[in-house]
Formats: sequence, structure tokens, C-alpha cells
Amino acid sequence: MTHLSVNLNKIGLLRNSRGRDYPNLIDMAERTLELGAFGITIHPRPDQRHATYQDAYDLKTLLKRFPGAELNVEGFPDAQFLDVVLEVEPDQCTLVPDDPNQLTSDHGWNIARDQDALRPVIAKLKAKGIRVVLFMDPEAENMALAKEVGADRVELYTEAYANSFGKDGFTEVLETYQHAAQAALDAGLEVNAGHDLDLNNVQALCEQGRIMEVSIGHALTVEALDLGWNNVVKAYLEKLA
Ligand SMILES: CC(=O)[C@@H](O)[C@H](O)COP(=O)(O)O
Ligand SMILES: NCC(=O)COP(=O)(O)O
Repeated sequence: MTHLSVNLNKIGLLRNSRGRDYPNLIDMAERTLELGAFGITIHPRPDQRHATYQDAYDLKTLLKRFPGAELNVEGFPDAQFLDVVLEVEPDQCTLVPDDPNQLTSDHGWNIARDQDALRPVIAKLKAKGIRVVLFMDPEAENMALAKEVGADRVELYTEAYANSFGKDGFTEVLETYQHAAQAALDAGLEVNAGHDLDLNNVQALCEQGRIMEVSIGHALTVEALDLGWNNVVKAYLEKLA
């Protein structure tokens, strides 16, 4: 079984588009957890275009009512992000090497280059009891270094996986991801995955049993336009059971 963490960035985007608290992100989080999701993910970006830093505080308060459920806060470890995460103390923090103006996340860490900056950040987060995840491309050769710099898990960046799904060459791409996941496990890391996962492609990635958690938001929100939020969350839970 793979845990489902629902990313509410796009709920935040809709909310922020009208300057009203509608839809209410915390209400959507509560509804999602009541449906059986393992956790909630947000990725507050410096411009707070969707999820806000305040959402992190409010979600932390909500999660206290759901023992066993987890809050995952993703983002680039700039000073503001770190201040918020160290104060909120989510269950998990996924560090993502995004520039402030990126449209979305589109690459994993270059740990060999960034390790001197990452090590103290990871140490600070872990000192607070926060599980640390590094957002990574599916490169098996880099997993040992991810462990060495102190990460607890890696999150495999799955855009390339999603883009290959259903096309020629998919089997080889899937094997690349499974090989990277196994290398992470062999290095003593647990494995998350995310980005562009959807109801069609998620099962093939997770059914071999290496993926501990997937965080899904964009496709889930779009699929909910057709199927309804409750039905989509339940459908993912069935796929990941
Ligand atoms: C790290 C990752 O792949 C996603 O969690 C990312 O946070 C999505 O960000 P947007 O919702 O801003 O596209
Ligand atoms: N880490 C991936 C995530 O949280 C959601 O990514 P997406 O499903 O919005 O592409």
C-alpha cells in the first residue's frame, strides 16, 4: 500500500483568485482527511500564488484532530520558508530546488553541487523531529549521497514518468524509476514520488511496493472537475490500496 498525500496548492490558487476565503483550504483538507487520505501537502512558494505560509500553520492545527495523518510542507529552503517550517514543525518537509519564479517544479536536487548548503538545513529540520525528503530526479547513482547528507527519504520527480505513460518506451522509463527507488531503499532511504501523477498512471508506479507515499494535486483537482472531489480521492485510495 502507498500513502496518499493530497496537495492542495490548486485549491489555494482558486481561493486566491477572488480574494475571498472560498474555497476554504482548511475545509477541503478536513474533507480530504475524512475521506481517508493519509496526509495533506502544500508547497508555499515565495509569491504565495496558491498555498500560503499561513496555510501551513492552519493545517498544523487541523492535523491535530487527525491522529496518524501527516502534514507535508514542500518548498525551497530560503530563510522565510525555513522560519515557517521550523515554527510549524510539519511531520515532513520536502526540499525542492525551485527558483522563485518557476511556473512549477521541474528538476531535482544536484546534491553534489548543493550539499554544503543542504547539510545544515537538513540538520536543523531533523533536530526539530521533522522528516526530511529531497526532491530528486530518478538517478540511482545519487541516492547514496542523498542519504549521506542526512535525508530520511527522497521524492522521485515523476514528470518524465507521467509523460511516458502509455507510449513507446514506457517500460524502460518505469524500470528507471524502479531502479532509482531500489537504490534509495538500498541506501537506507524511504521513497516518495510526485508531480503529474494521475488516476491512470499512479498504479503502475506504486504496485511494485517501493513507493511509501505519493503526493498528488494538479491532476487530482482536474479529475475532480469531472468526477467530484470525494469520488476522486476514493478512486486514488483504491488504486493505492
Ligand atoms: C514538488 C512538486 O513537484 C510539486 O509538489 C509542486 O509543488 C507543484 O507545484 P505547483 O502546484 O506550484 O505546480
Ligand atoms: N510533490 C508532488 C506534489 O505535491 C503534487 O504534484 P502535482 O500532483 O500537483 O503535479
